[in-house]
Amino acid sequence: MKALHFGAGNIGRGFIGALLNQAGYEVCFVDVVQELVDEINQRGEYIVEIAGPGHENIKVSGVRAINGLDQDAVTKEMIEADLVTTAVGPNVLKQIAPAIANGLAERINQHAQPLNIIACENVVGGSTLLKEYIHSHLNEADRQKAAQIAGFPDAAVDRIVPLQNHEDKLRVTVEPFYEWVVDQDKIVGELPRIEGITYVRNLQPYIERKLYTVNTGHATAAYLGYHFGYKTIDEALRDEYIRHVTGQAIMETGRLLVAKHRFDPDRQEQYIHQIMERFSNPYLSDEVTRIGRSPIRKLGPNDRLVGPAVQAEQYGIIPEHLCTGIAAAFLFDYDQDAEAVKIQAEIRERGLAETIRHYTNIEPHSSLFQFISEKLELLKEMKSSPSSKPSGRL
Ligand SMILES: NC(=O)C1=CN([C@@H]2O[C@H](COP(=O)(O)OP(=O)(O)OC[C@H]3O[C@@H](n4cnc5c(N)ncnc54)[C@H](O)[C@@H]3O)[C@@H](O)[C@H]2O)C=CC1
Ligand SMILES: O=P(O)(O)OC[C@H]1O[C@](O)(CO)[C@@H](O)[C@@H]1O
Repeated sequence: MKALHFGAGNIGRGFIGALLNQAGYEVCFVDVVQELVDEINQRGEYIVEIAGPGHENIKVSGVRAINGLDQDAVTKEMIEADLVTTAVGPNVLKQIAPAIANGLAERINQHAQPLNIIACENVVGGSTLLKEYIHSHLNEADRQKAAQIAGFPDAAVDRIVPLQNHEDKLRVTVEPFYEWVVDQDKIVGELPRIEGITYVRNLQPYIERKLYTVNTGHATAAYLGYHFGYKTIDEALRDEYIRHVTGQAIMETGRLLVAKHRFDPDRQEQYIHQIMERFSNPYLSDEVTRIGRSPIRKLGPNDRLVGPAVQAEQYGIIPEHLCTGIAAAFLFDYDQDAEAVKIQAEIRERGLAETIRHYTNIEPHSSLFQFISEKLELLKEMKSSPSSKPSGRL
């Protein structure tokens, strides 16, 4: 069994590639960083280090890689693959679509073996999005054939994998926890048997639970952490104020998820506690700038902050702490992040109200907008006058 995985980065090597390898797949990575491709091909193996008290190491072996810019190589692998997965970042799906479409077109014309293509990205409906991009590169006849044999099951993936600083370029440190939930109804052909995948019939509650708890909490802590000068997430969460706002933000999303998807309230609360523990893992050093990366994407109307805040209001839940997180995202002036730079430039040129409206679709004069503006002022004041920042156990 062959798996073709796009993106040999942290999640690619540390989570999806490792699970596929353990499930007996021959894994071929696709990446555009030639040094990474060469290193994988020279060694054919790497270590996944589990960041916990036991420091367990897992060896992933028998892997190889190709460069995504080499269309012939991608096409050859696409023809032979039994499964295709991606972990390249939501914004990169559009870029990998033409190469996948070319390979798929060639495959369809050679044989009719079903193929599942699963995007493992932090976005709702990632595989569906990838399908749209891929289909836009196919002619009508191929599109019809692809509709029969290519499945695009959406997925939710959860494992914290920070930036890696090892001398060994392939070694990857990951948290012990992982969860990979896949929409069973969109699978074509036989269900891929991969230990670690949970198949569900309705993915929406799971992806929202993950994105609106893990990622909402993480983003809130990261933007507040950055604002108050912390480097890593565990440092930020040792600040009582940040811990309080983060915890309350995911209690707000928790109430939304319970009301919307009928999750059991006690289990949701346990889930929240488990996540707060995971964020504070002392064996992981995770920088707030990684977790806050790409703030334009994270401030999107359906993403982890604005998505639940808007929906919470519709369910009669006041998203006060979510608005603090949104406000903090507009203060993320990290000059190494192109999206942060763009937001800050826009605030200077068009003003805050217009910038908030542009990226979040939240209208000025709405109650959410008022909340965000108030929180923004409060955060600025707390920074210029630290004594105004609540401290001690809140
Ligand atoms: N790191 C984490 O803790 C988690 C990340 N995710 C999601 O997984 C995805 C990947 O994230 P990371 O692994 O952290 O990022 P990463 O930056 O470590 O890995 C992305 C990889 O994709 C490669 N890439 C970029 N453009 C490409 C192209 N055109 N063709 C092929 N490869 C290309 C990059 O060279 C890089 O190796 C993102 O959607 C992220 O939101 C989801 C859960 C956890
Ligand atoms: O990968 P993204 O969407 O940029 O966001 C970073 C977030 O994703 C994760 O990497 C995994 O869910 C978290 O560690 C963090 O909340």
